[in-house]
Amino acid sequence: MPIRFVTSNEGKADEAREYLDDVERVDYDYTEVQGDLATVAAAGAREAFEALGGVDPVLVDDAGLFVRALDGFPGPYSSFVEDTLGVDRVWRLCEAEDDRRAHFRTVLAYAHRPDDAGDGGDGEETGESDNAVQVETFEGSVPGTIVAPRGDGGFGYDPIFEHDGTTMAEMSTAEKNAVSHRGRALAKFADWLAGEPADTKGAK
Ligand SMILES: O=P(O)(O)OP(=O)(O)OP(=O)(O)OC[C@H]1O[C@@H](n2cnc3c(O)ncnc32)[C@H](O)[C@@H]1O
Repeated sequence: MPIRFVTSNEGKADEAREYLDDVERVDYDYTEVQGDLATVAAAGAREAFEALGGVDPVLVDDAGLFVRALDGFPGPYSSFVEDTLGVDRVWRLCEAEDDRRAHFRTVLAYAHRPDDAGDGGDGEETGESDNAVQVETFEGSVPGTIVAPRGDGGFGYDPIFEHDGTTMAEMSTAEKNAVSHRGRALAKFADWLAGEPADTKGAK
């Protein structure tokens, strides 16, 4: 059974394919509720699961860039800020700061039916009855520094996010996954799936 990764972002799906055998990217515009990344991802996964038929499992990823000197900005507004200000202007906002430390964080939320459920991931399980939808969450975070844009790979804020001297846009997908927020969350998710019944879905 494929995992339907509900995202408009091809880059996220490519990163997930390094951990999971059968990922199908699906466009579905779930409601972005107010709240932290886990709240947004869990509500989005639950909504998308029902809207897409309520049978096959659904994965949602909500990520954000948190800049220490900007009190965590853009954080949950990272997507809006990339679309409006753009990545170069986020760099320029940080340029004058002495402390340009930041971190990237993501929460994966996986919505499924309990008869293919194991123990929770990080891991919220919110089933109310035996066949209610359950949502597991898996979090990953990576520290870094905001720098002038470098590199052509990756997506989003990757050109201005440096980790250990290399921006994420200068890394291959595998190199980014080895250190990134999403790679860490995907590794936890793949481990959790590997403990699942074999026919449910495909961890590598
Ligand atoms: O919500 P979906 O459709 O999955 O796609 P999105 O790209 O809007 O995803 P997010 O809201 O999770 O992302 C918030 C912002 O952070 C950016 N972003 C997410 N993950 C990133 C990563 O690994 N590297 C760089 N930027 C990233 C992304 O481009 C957005 O501008």
